[in-house]
Amino acid sequence: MKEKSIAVIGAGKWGLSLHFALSQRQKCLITSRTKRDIKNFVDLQTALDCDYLVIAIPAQEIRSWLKENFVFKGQKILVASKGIEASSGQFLNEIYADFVPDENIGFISGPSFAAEVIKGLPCALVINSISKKLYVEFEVCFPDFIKTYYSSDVIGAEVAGAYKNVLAIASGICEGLNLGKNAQASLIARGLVEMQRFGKHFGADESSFLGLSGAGDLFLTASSTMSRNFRVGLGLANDKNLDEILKELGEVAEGVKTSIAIKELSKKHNIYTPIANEVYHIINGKNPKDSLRDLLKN
Ligand SMILES: NC(=O)C1=CN([C@@H]2O[C@H](COP(=O)(O)OP(=O)(O)OC[C@H]3O[C@@H](n4cnc5c(N)ncnc54)[C@H](O)[C@@H]3O)[C@@H](O)[C@H]2O)C=CC1
Ligand SMILES: O=C(CO)COP(=O)(O)O
Repeated sequence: MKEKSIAVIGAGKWGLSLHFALSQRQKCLITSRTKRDIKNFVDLQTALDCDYLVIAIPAQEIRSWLKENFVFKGQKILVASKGIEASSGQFLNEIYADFVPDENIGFISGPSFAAEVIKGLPCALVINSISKKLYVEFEVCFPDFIKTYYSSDVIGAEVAGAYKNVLAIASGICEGLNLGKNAQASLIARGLVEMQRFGKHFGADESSFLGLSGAGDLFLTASSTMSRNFRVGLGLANDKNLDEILKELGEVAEGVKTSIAIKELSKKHNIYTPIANEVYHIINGKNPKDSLRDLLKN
């Protein structure tokens, strides 16, 4: 029987870390837009011919990447991105649905800073898919230092993974303004309730928000300067201009664009999302101190 082949698409921080992790148990290929000096680096076509693909490119780029590059040949896919498309308000599973059957796709969620995964430090992740079979097939590809769980709640994982990035920006702002630990804990706790309410509207299982995908990833990202989104918040609180912050960061901070998507979706569906809305307004020039006043008042 032919040995199964696996490739990571995207060699940013997360793609490189997943490539490291997945290379522990089997040969794992990797590809990216520009040629890189990485072991088992291949061209895109060779990667696309693999049986299993792990796609780690920014959420806002996925639709155009799929249109330009992807041909479905029966591959099983794990999506590693966390975000909601700003231009359409579509969740990533809705975008992928035009290219890949639902039973061939899963979404990775949970607390997982790339910088720790690439050192082989232990972590626990969730693979979310309507197909338990897909989970079982990917589970064996992960190394011993990563514990994987299965969930069928794709939308819950997607909302949690995307929303926590916006809340991490809020938490970074809170830290940057020196509002104290009480304020930060209140913000994170109310943020968790807010993202659960948002997710429930779109059919998510409320319990997903209390596990690794929700509370786990939110607590991680909203409490550490290791998070790019948190650092965006710190910059905003220090009156830095967004373009300057993102240029300095040099990596994707998905919460910036996802805040646009959440604002539009919550308006359209009449969902109460006060913290995400204030993040959107601060990104668009509102004084964070005015946002604080409005959050305390309303
Ligand atoms: N870094 C982390 O700790 C984690 C990141 N993620 C998610 O993974 C996704 C990727 O994040 P990172 O790798 O950390 O970002 P990054 O900024 O380090 O790298 C992004 C990569 O995507 C590539 N890329 C950008 N536009 C592209 C396009 N149009 N076509 C092909 N490739 C393109 C870039 O060349 C770059 O290699 C994000 O959605 C992020 O939220 C999820 C969990 C952990
Ligand atoms: O999703 C992450 C950890 O689980 C990474 O968060 P940042 O993109 O904010 O660095």
